[in-house]
Amino acid sequence: CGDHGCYGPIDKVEHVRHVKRMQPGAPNATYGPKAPLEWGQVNFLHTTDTHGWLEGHLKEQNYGADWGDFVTFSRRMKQTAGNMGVDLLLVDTGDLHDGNGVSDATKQDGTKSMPIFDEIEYDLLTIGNHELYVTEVAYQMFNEYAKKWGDRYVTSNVKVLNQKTGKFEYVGATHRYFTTPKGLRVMAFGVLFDFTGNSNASQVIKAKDMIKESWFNEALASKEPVDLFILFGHNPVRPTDSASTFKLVLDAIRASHAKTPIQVLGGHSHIRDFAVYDDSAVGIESGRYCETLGWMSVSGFDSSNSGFKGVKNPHGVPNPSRPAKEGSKSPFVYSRRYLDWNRKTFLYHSKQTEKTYDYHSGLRVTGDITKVRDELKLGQVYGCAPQDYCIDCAPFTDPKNIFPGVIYPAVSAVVLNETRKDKSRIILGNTGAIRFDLHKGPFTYDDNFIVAPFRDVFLYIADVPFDKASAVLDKLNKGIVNKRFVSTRVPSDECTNPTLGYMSRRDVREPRGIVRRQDGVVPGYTTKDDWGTDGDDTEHSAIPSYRIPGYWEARASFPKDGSNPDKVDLIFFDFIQSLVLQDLGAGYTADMVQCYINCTFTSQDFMLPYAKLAWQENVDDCPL
Ligand SMILES: Nc1ccn([C@@H]2O[C@H](COP(=O)(O)O)[C@@H](O)[C@H]2O)c(=O)n1
Ligand SMILES: [Zn+2]
Ligand SMILES: [Zn+2]
Repeated sequence: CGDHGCYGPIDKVEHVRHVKRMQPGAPNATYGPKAPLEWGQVNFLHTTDTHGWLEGHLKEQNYGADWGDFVTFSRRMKQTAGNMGVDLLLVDTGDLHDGNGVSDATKQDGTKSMPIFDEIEYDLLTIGNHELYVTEVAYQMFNEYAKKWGDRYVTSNVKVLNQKTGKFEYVGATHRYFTTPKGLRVMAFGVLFDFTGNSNASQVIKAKDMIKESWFNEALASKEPVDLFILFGHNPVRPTDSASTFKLVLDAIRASHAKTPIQVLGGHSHIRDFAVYDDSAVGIESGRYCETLGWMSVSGFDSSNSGFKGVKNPHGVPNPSRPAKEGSKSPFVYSRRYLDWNRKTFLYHSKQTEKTYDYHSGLRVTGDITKVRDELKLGQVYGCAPQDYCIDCAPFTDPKNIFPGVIYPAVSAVVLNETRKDKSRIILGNTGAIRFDLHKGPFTYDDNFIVAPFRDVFLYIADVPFDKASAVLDKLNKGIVNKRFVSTRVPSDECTNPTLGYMSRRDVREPRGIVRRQDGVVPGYTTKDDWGTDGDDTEHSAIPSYRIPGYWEARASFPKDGSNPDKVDLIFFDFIQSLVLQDLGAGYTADMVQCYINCTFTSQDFMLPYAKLAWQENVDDCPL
């Protein structure tokens, strides 16, 4: 099998065409930011869970900026901060690949995307769980990425095996103590949630153990003054999210620093969120997939509580004015905003026009992305999808939902071992393996990775009694699953609304049906966080969102008369092997498991053949 799976090399694709990037600012684009940003003494731009979406969203104008546009924006904003006499810190909280062809279409994830990602002058970065699933990727982070960033790469609780010494070593720095250009003395910790799905090339130290480490306690007891703690990490900011360990670490900091401000920046749960912990500790989470750029600003520093030497209230712009909590006695005031990732947003907040905006550095990065896309042939069209299919905007059984609409027919048709084609089969998968909606129109090589980015091998157990095999899905979806894969797609209980059903994490705390509609408002994020509903920089109407289960099942080659077979081949991703064996129960062991088609046929390999099989109508003239 080649880079493009087991269905023939790319030059056998009959309908090859590049999808053109949609131009931002098209006539229907009446939406845009609602007001200038509030600039404080220290300000933050925050990215998280970018998952390789450096090209931006080619099919969604509202998130259409690419990484080059962001390079320009980040540089312009740093200059603005400098001109105003305040600080701006750029922070990333991990999950850099698994989600897009730019990061995943190379033999090893990230080979082409990481150099593009590096073009931002980040002040602080940290590791995500997606950097630790695959051993080679973990080594890449340790040997190359962390080295490039030096002490800005902070991994307070993650170690990787140093192949030269045979010892586990921190990937980056355990913590970073630094002074900002305007004199703020900052202590930063970068904490990954208690992730357990890592390969054996890494070790994730649980937060409860990390806070007992001597380096951590020495950092907190240090005689060096600290004006601001930054607690950042691939870790949800919502304290009620069972995956989040921030509160534990925050409490440990508070034990010795009762009043010092703590700025939290998080990720992993793919939502926009803002959490208030106490009078001078707040946290922002900035979504996923280059849809959101997070903004925070903080003021309240003076000579009595800091070394800040900049401008107290930057002129000509609004300043933050909101205490973390009503009635707070803390001097610190804040603002938070979730920016939509498009050029209109970037132009507006940098006070530029289409003609004046671009920097050479940004244009060069845009050029690099185009080159990578061309080299990887990401624009090649394999089919013409007849309609939109989404992960959770329609009920799980609706034909508009991607599972019944695409995934079941695709795996039923394509995931087939010719030598066992007469056997009935049940195919099981985790819904978290399907990462994004599929849009009507050209289905490209890139879309293959956007929908199914993982290299999870299709395994099987032969001839499982139907009664046993058919009971597994229900067991996977019952109770225990939520604990096995904390914070994947299962919303927490607080998101349950008895009349409206469950919310997904896209708009996790906004009940469906409550839509703030205005003229010119387009569907998108309608975020509700600890401060209410005014955090979105661009107003949107809500997108419906339904609860989906943790696992799905497709069936193929069942008896035509509608009866059930005595036995089936039970097929599943290697990612869920241990759970499937557990749910099959006694008598089922790992030595009964084999590769189904072959040991390189993975979840990256079924969508392209399906597009070639099912979506050839209008393929030569497929409208975007
Ligand atoms: N090989 C893999 C790895 C991960 N997944 C799915 O991704 C989820 C985690 O993604 P985040 O961006 O939220 O960190 C994980 O829970 C799985 O659902 C997978 O399917 N295969
Ligand atoms: Zn993620
Ligand atoms: Zn993650």
